[in-house]
Parts: sequence; C-alpha cells; structure tokens
Amino acid sequence: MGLLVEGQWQDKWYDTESSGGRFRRESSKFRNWVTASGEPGPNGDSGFKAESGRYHLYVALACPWANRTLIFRSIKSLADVIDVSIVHPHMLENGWSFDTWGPAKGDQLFGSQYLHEVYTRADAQYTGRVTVPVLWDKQRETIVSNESADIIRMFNGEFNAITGNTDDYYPPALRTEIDEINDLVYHNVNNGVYKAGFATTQEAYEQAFEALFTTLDQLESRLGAHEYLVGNQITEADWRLFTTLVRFDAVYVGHFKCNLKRIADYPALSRYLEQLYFVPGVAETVHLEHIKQHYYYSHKNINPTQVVPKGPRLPFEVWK
Ligand SMILES: N[C@@H](CCC(=O)N[C@@H](CS)C(=O)NCC(=O)O)C(=O)O
Repeated sequence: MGLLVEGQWQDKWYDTESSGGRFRRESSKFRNWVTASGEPGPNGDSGFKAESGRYHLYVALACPWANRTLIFRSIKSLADVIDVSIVHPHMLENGWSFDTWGPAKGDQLFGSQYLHEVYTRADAQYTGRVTVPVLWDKQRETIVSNESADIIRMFNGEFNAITGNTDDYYPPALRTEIDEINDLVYHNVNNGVYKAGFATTQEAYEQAFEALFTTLDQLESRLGAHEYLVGNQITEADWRLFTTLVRFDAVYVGHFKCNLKRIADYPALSRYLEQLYFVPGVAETVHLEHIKQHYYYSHKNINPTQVVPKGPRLPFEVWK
C-alpha cells in the first residue's frame, strides 16, 4: 500500500493522524471523458472519442469501485469494445501488482509488474494514490480517467452508436433523484464501510458505524416499498449500492467491524441484492475469492496474521 510522489513510489498507509483518526478518500486526478463525438465532457480535455478497441480498463475484481465499471461494461454490451486487465488481489508494499492468479492474467497492454508503472507512463511526475479502476487510451497513451463514477457514465451513454445498446441507467427524468440517493449512499455506505474499517479512533469508527446502519435501515424501508431505489427500473444508483452490498457479509461485517447486522438480516436488501446479482452478466463480475483475499490479506494493520476466512456461505453464490 503506498503512493507516487513526483513519479517515485513510496510505501505508506493512509494518514489518519491529521484527521482525528478519520479516513479521508483522496479525489481522483485523471478526470477526462470519453464522449461519442470526442468533444470534451463535463470536465477535462477533448479528443477522447468513443471507438471500439481504443480503450483499456484496468480493474481489481476485489474493488467495489472497479466492480461498478465491470458491471457497466457487461450490461452495456461493451465486452468486445473495451478490453480489460485484472490485477492480483493482494495489494502490498508496491501497491497493485500484475502477478497472475485465476482471472488475474497480467497487464495485457504493457506487461508491467505494478499498476504504478501505468500511472507514470501517463504522467512521469504523477503524485497521488495509485487506484483502480483506470481507463487507458491506447491512442493518446494516457489515462482518460481513474474515477469510477465518471467511467460508468461514459459507458452508460457514450458508446451507444457502436454497441447499439441504448439502455439508460441515468435517464434525464430521474437524474435529480439518482444524484440525491448516490450522495447518501456514497458517504454513508460505499465509503462508509471504509470509514468504519480504516478508522483509528473509537470516535471516528462509531460515527461511521452509526451513519452506515442508519442509512441501511432507511434503504431497507425504501426497498420494502419499491423494487429499486429510484423509479420502477434499475438505475445507476442500484449498481452503485450493489457493489458494497455484495461484499458486505463476506468482508465488511468482519474485517471492517460493520457488524450490527448482516445484509442477510435485512429481508428487503437481501431480496434486492439477489435480484441484481442475477441480472445477466453481473454475477460474472463478482469474484468472492479475490474479494476476501484482497481485504484480509492486504490490510496487515487490520489483520496482521493475513489469515483469510473460509465463510460465510452466501445465499446468492453457488458454493464451490
Ligand atoms: N474514487 C475512486 C476510488 C478508487 C479506489 O479507492 N480504489 C481502491 C481499491 S478498492 C484502490 O485502488 N486503492 C489503492 C490506494 O488507495 O492506494 C473511484 O471510485 O474510482
């Protein structure tokens, strides 16, 4: 675990000392957009036109943020348009590596040893954390974006003319409500589990814990009355919640001490999780072995023995 400082790798855990034991997520640095026409998106440079075969996605199967992008790649028929490299689940002294293990088959573009090499290829002086997902442009030889929230919007709308898939998970009529629920879910659930797990003071942990379970209770009542979070259709808001829910009982309950309840104890959230999991193309993006290996083995300050639990048996997964 570490970061790049002016292009040099440094092995460092998150700094929580300056924030009263609270984990603060760094904002993403590459924020360009692929657009259908190549014109600029909401921010960043122009010139990233949607084209088949031009872009490459770097992901960790373990990572909930990267999982979003894999889901959109799948449900938006982009598998033949955007190819993928999967990192090894263990993120250790050198950060994400391209060691091979199961579906992790190395860096398909450059044969790099570590993901930080991909970042310095884009910017030799890069300073910041080296995170997945990364959307790489083979033509301009740079990173388009390392922000999953933006990447899923690009996948949702910008490649439609190439794929013919016009399903819309961010329809104009529902955007305000989607943005509102995304905000709540991001702070208290998606990032909330990390705030609880990475907290280094009791107070910071309890604050995150309270906010997390208050929000899960709210979502439980909402999903008791409605099939999906917004409108009568699956939207981006559902996929953003899904990637945290699918990891929750396997990892966050134990490893991150989010243990007031399991998702299995919430009937509506359980029904919803299972329903989303079985949407065609989605289960293939969820790899519980990579997920458990990553969290329990990589965070040595939380789990010094690096022993990875065998369970639990999850209802939505066919036990292997
Ligand atoms: N804002 C980013 C966050 C991505 C992120 O934090 N990914 C984690 C893996 S789950 C990572 O690569 N962390 C490495 C680090 O922080 O050094 C996004 O949503 O794309």
